[in-house]
Amino acid sequence: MTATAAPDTAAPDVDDVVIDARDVHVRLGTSHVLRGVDLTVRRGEVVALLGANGSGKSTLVRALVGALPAASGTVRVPPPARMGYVPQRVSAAGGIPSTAQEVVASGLLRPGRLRLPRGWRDQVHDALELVGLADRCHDATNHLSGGQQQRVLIARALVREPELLVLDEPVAGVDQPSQQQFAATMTRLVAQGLTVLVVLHELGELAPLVTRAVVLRHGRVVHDGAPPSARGGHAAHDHEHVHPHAATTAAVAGGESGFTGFEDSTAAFTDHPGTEVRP
Ligand SMILES: Nc1ncnc2c1ncn2[C@@H]1O[C@H](COP(=O)(O)OP(=O)(O)OP(=O)(O)O)[C@@H](O)[C@H]1O
Repeated sequence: MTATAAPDTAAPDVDDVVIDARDVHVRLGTSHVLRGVDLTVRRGEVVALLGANGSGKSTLVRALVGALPAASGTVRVPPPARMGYVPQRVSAAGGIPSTAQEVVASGLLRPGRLRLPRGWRDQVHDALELVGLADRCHDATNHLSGGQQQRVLIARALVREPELLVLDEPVAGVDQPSQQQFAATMTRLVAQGLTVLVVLHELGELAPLVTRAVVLRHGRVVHDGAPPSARGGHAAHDHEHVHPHAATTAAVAGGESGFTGFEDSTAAFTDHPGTEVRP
């Protein structure tokens, strides 16, 4: 996806593409929620999916992981066994009392293979350690806080050592120290080659890790490029000034739809080489 007609001589190897979604449309009930979304995520990228409430972020990630059917378009992602998915605001404590260890172990089950693999306890311990909950492994999940339950679900997604991790607002309602710990864990995993697509309302502690931001508005991509800077300046280190394109900024920032995640840094969504902004 480029803004110019110049031939893309530096096209990456197709094997580097982890998510390739083209012209994805999703309808829910009578709503046409996604209206032709294109998204490419390459190996090692950490892509933040941003946008106002109701812009279609969760719908897009659910369509990508196969939890929702697309009405049309194509989606290419790794096989389910190579993907970890943490949905939005789901409790790790289901109807049946279960321990953190049991919930995380369920991430190792596969259709057609309902037995845990040899060495599962070590794998589960390692995954819980990544989210700082190894010492709570035998605790019932309904005795954990909401933020801790969220971390159990992240461990369940990580236990299968995915090549792609898809997270829907993983730090919503999570306290600052836990957010920092989560960001440190992500930093280690990304250094090991993990690719991440993460729905966020603000970059927060993940800001240093995010390589690209994709902004949705009314089910369409309105920005695909540099992430916003928390300081209101441009994300690129060699960029010396911010370009005042008020109209585009308002549109990209959500306009009347009220995208307010980065009011003081919306200029960072404009005028960046490689950025495509569609009306
Ligand atoms: N089951 C459904 N039937 C009809 N419309 C739905 C359904 N689920 C979601 N929608 C609508 O689809 C639109 C996109 O919802 P989605 O949850 O993808 O937005 P979002 O960007 O993730 O929002 P938020 O930031 O609030 O989580 C919303 O207008 C929502 O009302």
